[in-house]
Formats: sequence, C-alpha cells, structure tokens
Amino acid sequence: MSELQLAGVTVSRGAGPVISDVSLTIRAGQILALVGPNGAGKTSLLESVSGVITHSVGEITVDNESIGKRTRVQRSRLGISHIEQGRAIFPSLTVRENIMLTAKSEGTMREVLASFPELEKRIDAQAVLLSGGEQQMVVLARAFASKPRFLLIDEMSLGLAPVVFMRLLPIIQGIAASGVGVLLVEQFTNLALGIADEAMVVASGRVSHSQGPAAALAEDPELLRTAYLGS
Ligand SMILES: Nc1ncnc2c1ncn2[C@@H]1O[C@H](COP(=O)(O)OP(=O)(O)OP(=O)(O)O)[C@@H](O)[C@H]1O
Repeated sequence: MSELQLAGVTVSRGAGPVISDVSLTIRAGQILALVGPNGAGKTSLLESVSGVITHSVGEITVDNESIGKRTRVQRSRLGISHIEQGRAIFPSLTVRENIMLTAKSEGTMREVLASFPELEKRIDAQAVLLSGGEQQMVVLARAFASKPRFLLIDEMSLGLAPVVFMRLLPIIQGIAASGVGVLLVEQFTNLALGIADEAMVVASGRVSHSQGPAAALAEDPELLRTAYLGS
C-alpha cells in the first residue's frame, strides 16, 4: 500500500521554525485530518510536502524514497496534488475547460463526471457563475482528474457556510475510497473528524496530539480542547 511519510519534519520561514518535529503517515485510501488553531503551521507543513517550500530538518518519503530534494513539479508527477487555500478556478473558463486542464482526455473527463454528478449539470457554465460550494467542487474535480496518489487539502471550507461545506464531504470521502491518500487541513474540526480515519492536532508549531484514530478526538471534546491549547 502506498504511503507518504514525514519523519521529524521542521519547516522554517524567515526568522526560524514555524512548525517543528512533525511525524505522520498518509496512507492510500485513507483520510488523515490535520487540525489546530490559526497560525499553528498547518499551511506551511502542507507547502513543504508539495514542494512550495523546502523543509529544513527531517525526512519526507513516498514509499520509503526521499522526495525532500525534488521540485514541486517532480512531486506533482509523483502523484502529490495540493489544493491550496482559496478558490483556484479559472473564472472565465467553463467547468469543462477547468477540468480538462488536468483531465487531458475525454475518458478521464467521463470518469470525473461520474464522481461529480452535480457538476455534470453545470458543465458548460462559466466557472465564475457557480456558487462558492460548486466552485470548490470544480477545484476538487480538477485535482481528482490529475489522478493523484496523495491529495493535500488546505481549508477548503474557507468562506463557505458549514452546510455548504458538508456537501463536499462525501466527495472527499469518494476520492479517498478510490485509493487516494488524503491529508485534510480543516477549520471545521468536527466535520473533518467525522469523515477522517485518523487525525492529529498541531498547536503553536508543535504536534500536541499525535496521529491516531479520528474517533478518539471526535468522541472526547476535552482531549481535543487540551490539544488545541497545545498541551
Ligand atoms: N510566507 C511567509 N513568510 C513568513 N512567515 C510566514 C509565511 N507564511 C506564514 N508564515 C508564518 O508561519 C506561521 C504558521 O503559519 P501557517 O499559515 O503555516 O499556519 P496555519 O496553521 O495554516 O494557520 P491558518 O489556519 O491561519 O492558515 C505563522 O506565524 C505565520 O505568520
């Protein structure tokens, strides 16, 4: 089974480390939720995995092979897809054109639309005319169309009401069920824990709750609160 692992990873920006000594494993077909307060370093960590920035200490591996020195494009070719914060659609293109940027073939397009039936109805609409939730579906569809092995999702719910974000959750579950390993950074903690297999908490640049079953955190608000406080 495919695995992406971080072992003792520290990421520095400017003056010094923003997140230190993180170890985690993203497994094919599973969702790992990474939660924690603002400024904890979650975005920086995701950026170090996809190669937007380079980590300073530790090891990042895919199936035991180090990828720390690879460029962002090389990591993308290895199957690491990173959905960054914000709705990264091309507003003047149609839904179909947005997805075809990564789908490349009509066959892949058909596969994607089978997993995103709501988008099929809007396929020829200009992306700018879609609702916020639908635009995020386009972002997910485009990532799925690139046939990733690992998908890093950074605060997809930003600017969305919880009820709108909830419509995206089965799609994320479906992507994982197709064999993709998902690392889900999310501000709606309980929603993220609800669909995750495993979860961990970071606070003030450190792991305050190590990777383990998501249910343990979901079912114990006091454990979650303590981890958010960084203890
Ligand atoms: N480009 C940058 N240059 C320098 N420091 C940065 C940069 N981006 C983020 N930081 C700092 O790194 C720390 C961690 O930020 P990061 O965005 O990774 O955390 P986060 O957990 O994703 O927070 P949020 O939930 O608010 O997005 C913060 O102190 C932030 O100010």
